[in-house]
Amino acid sequence: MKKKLIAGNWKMNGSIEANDRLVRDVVGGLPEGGCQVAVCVPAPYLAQVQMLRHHSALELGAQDVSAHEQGAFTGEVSALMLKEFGVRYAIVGHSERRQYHGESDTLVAEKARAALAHGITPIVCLGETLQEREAGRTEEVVKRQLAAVIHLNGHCISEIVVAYEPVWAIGTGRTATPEQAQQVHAVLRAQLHAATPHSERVHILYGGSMNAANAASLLAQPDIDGGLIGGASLKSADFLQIISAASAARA
Ligand SMILES: O=C[C@H](O)COP(=O)(O)O
Repeated sequence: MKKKLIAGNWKMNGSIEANDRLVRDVVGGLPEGGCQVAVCVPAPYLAQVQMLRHHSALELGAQDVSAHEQGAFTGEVSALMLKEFGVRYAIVGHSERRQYHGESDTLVAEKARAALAHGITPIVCLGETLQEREAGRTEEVVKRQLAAVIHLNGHCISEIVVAYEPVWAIGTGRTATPEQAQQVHAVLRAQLHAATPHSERVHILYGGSMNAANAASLLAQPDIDGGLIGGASLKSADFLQIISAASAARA
């Protein structure tokens, strides 16, 4: 049975000084034999966090990856470059990138494929907006977003991580109820099941205002295999409480 996965997404936050404190505190507080833990940090801090996490169970993640291998793509960072810094995970298709950078389902899938090609596990984010939820379109939207990745990546699909992040719950303090989240996770699990005999291997994370107080009830749901944590991953005490809830929860 797989362990839960808790991944912190620092977004565009951090400083050399603050990162040092945060990572040391997190590494120092990781429970023995607990859940899997990663932090997805801004690209300029990859080298720093790689050093700080050395010899610990904390895994390193990036927040994006280029769909291209190399060349004239100003501002892009390739999977090969991330690999040199010991990166294990790369977030792709976060709603902030879909919304502010116009990333399409196709581009997200290409990024996922580029990550997989270099042994980096893409954390594929998907989720509906409030307007889509209120229009009763949640299932249709998340299935379309996942289908793009499934079709492009074919047989590698069991190697991805999926993060269900309802856009209306991100950074708002308004979390999906455990039942609302489980309902969507079950839809995603069924879709993965139809695509691969190894669907149970895939972690489906919940993201959207997960915090120390609500983590345990979300993580108790059968198809919630962990969390993608924004704000609460910037405070070591809160992040460690979520890790401890995930370590105690049945996988
Ligand atoms: O990637 C993380 C999500 O966007 C959730 O962010 P949040 O925990 O601050 O709501």
